[in-house]
Amino acid sequence: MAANDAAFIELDAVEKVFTVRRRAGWMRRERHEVRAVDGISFQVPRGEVVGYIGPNGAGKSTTIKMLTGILVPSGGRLRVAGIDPSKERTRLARRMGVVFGQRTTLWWDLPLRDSYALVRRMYRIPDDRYRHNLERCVELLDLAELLEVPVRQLSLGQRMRGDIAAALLHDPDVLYLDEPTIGLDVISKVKVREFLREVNTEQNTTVLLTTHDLTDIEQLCQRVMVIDHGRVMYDGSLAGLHAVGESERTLVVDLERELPPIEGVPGARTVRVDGARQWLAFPAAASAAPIVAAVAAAYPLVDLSVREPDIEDVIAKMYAERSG
Ligand SMILES: Nc1ncnc2c1ncn2[C@@H]1O[C@H](COP(=O)(O)OP(=O)(O)OP(=O)(O)O)[C@@H](O)[C@H]1O
Repeated sequence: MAANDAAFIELDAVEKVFTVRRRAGWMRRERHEVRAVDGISFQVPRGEVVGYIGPNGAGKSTTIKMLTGILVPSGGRLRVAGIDPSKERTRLARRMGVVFGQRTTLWWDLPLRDSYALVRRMYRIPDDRYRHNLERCVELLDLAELLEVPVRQLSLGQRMRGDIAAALLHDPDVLYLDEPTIGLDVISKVKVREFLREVNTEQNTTVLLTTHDLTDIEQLCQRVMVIDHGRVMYDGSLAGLHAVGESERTLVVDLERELPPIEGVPGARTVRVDGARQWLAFPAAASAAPIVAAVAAAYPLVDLSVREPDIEDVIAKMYAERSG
């Protein structure tokens, strides 16, 4: 590993304070400070895929904006590949790809193919690299039918796949993804995740992603960081986060008819009943099989499904655990 590969992304006590003016009475406005990022330190080695999660307003996007050089930190030290992003934004741009789920970086009126040609010129991507990368993106992200379609006519899922391809055409060393699967259908989500996994494995691309979808984290991230109020609340594996938060999965069962709450299932408890549908919670780390078997043996089942905990649940439990 080269010297800065172990700390490819490096934050040391990084802060970002916004000054906002708030109304205080009829005429007066008071200056007020928002500490969006309040002393964050971490290092990400090259090639790692990190989930950067937390509630709304936690400071995730602000961190990503500082990493890309859009925002200048108010304090602390920040480096990506040894570069200070706000000082050498153009140099760093060649090495990074950015995808903001809610916003496109593509040209609204142009077909995807023309947008990509512009990206190629902007980054001066050599012919053979460009052709190879475009072919690969088209194949893995299923873009063949979409290349001639103006971006404005694409669905959200199609546009997102188009955006991800645009961010990767110049072989970036690091990729920032802000909610890359938000609003996508199941098939698009699967495609996007498979593609990102492949890019990471083949090219050792470092990835930092924010998401509200736990499956993104489960399937992509070796490491999770939970951010709240501009601080790091947790930094470790997803399994560790589940353990801290004692998170639970839910078995949703549809019975043949309305019945009293299901009882006597070892390791599970009924948390909700609505007509013939009942919800049983059990530890996320446990297997659903014995619970399903116990319910099926004693109750007239029509249908069932297992729901994964969502990130908000896991984080809420983590807090409850810590303050309890
Ligand atoms: N340009 C700005 N001016 C003033 N306050 C800001 C600005 N940008 C962000 N903030 C504030 O900083 C805090 C962190 O915002 P940020 O967008 O980083 O959160 P987030 O974790 O990305 O949230 P979300 O999940 O909702 O996207 C919030 O309180 C937000 O209102």
